[in-house]
Amino acid sequence: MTAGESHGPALVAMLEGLPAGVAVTTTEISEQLARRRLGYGRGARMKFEQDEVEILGGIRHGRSLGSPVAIRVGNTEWPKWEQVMAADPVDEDVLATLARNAPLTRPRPGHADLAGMQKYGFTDARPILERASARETAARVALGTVAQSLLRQALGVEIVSHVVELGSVAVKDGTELPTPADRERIDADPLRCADPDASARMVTEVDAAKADADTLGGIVEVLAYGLPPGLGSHVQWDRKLDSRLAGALISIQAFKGVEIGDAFTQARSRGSAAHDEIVNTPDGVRRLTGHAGGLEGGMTTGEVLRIRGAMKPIATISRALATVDVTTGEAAKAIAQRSDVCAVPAAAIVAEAMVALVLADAAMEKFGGDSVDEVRRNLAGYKAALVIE
Ligand SMILES: Cc1cc2nc3c(=O)[nH]c(=O)nc-3n(C[C@H](O)[C@H](O)[C@H](O)COP(=O)(O)O)c2cc1C
Ligand SMILES: C=C(O[C@@H]1CC(C(=O)O)=C[C@@H](OP(=O)(O)O)[C@H]1O)C(=O)O
Repeated sequence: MTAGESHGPALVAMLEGLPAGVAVTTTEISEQLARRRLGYGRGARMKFEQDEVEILGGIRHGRSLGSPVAIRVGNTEWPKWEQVMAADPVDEDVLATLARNAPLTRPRPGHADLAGMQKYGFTDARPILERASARETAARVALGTVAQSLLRQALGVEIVSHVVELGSVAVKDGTELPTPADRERIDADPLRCADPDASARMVTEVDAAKADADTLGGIVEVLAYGLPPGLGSHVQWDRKLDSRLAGALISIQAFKGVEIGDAFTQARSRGSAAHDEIVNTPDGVRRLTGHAGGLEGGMTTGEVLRIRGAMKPIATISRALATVDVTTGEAAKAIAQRSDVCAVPAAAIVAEAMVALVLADAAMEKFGGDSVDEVRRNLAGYKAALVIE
């Protein structure tokens, strides 16, 4: 659960169900939030604004207590918005003098503006865009950091994300999957792309879009290493891990498509080429390939989990699109304030967080436990009792 507006005083995030004993610090959360601010093509706001993290509950001396975790992410931009976004009433005469408070009446195609204004009964887009804004993803990344800590400490699971397509540029087919050892190298890349050649072409693509006053989208991939078989279930549609992961990814602002493993290529292939053959190895039963993305029947298979999310291009475009001024009904150009040209690298960090939250939930469902040690014991007992290893 998160709350807070883009230009409000802060975002707040709450997480329930975290066992006791998970090591988490403010510094770790701040580091993950800093990763979300990176990426070539993001707007000016990423440079001048800071995320101020404060853990409000659930953690004591660097360890979780088993109680709900609450985190505040302060917006350092707040002083500029104190009156426009004040919770309490502000004198109308004062508001009328503030340029920032001028009603936004030209909804952007592709943003939440128009549908939100219709649904909630506003003729100003401000009350809609403030919450639709991906500023909210800072709160998700804060919680995702906690979920990743649980997964790492209780299950030994490591999550990696990278950008595989940006505009018309894609990483080469058959490029080896990045592993946790590649994380630093990916974070150091301007586009968080594991393929340096593709990354250089992506930089050019961003520059070209910017020069044309335009924006870009792309595709991110998230990988989870070290998962046991059997998270999620085939027995009910809403317990299938595929559906939970897809829902979590597509909930990210501007995400419009999800692919599990090689889903779209599989759909175009014959069955004999599409599926991962099963073999016995000294390490136990394994799949020869990873087309399924580590999920079968809504359950993890124990292979690497691989899922992609497609992000549409940013909706706020300097070369503004046609819209209607809702106060006059006249044709107009959409709101075109400062904006990101491309936020795909940042969105990959958000995707990591969403995958971590779903996997942590599924892991707690399967292995339960009130302390991280109990979760570890339950996992060890499950692994020791597996009828097929
Ligand atoms: C990290 C990130 C940054 C974003 N930055 C912007 C932006 O600067 N301008 C913009 O118009 N949309 C931006 N978006 C996308 C909008 O928030 C999103 O399109 C909008 O809320 C409407 O929701 P929908 O696209 O999911 O339908 C961003 C999305 C993400 C994930
Ligand atoms: C603030 C963040 O992203 C914002 C997401 C966003 C949008 O419309 O989604 C629009 C931009 O905000 P503004 O219109 O105030 O410049 C981005 O900067 C963030 O990610 O922290």
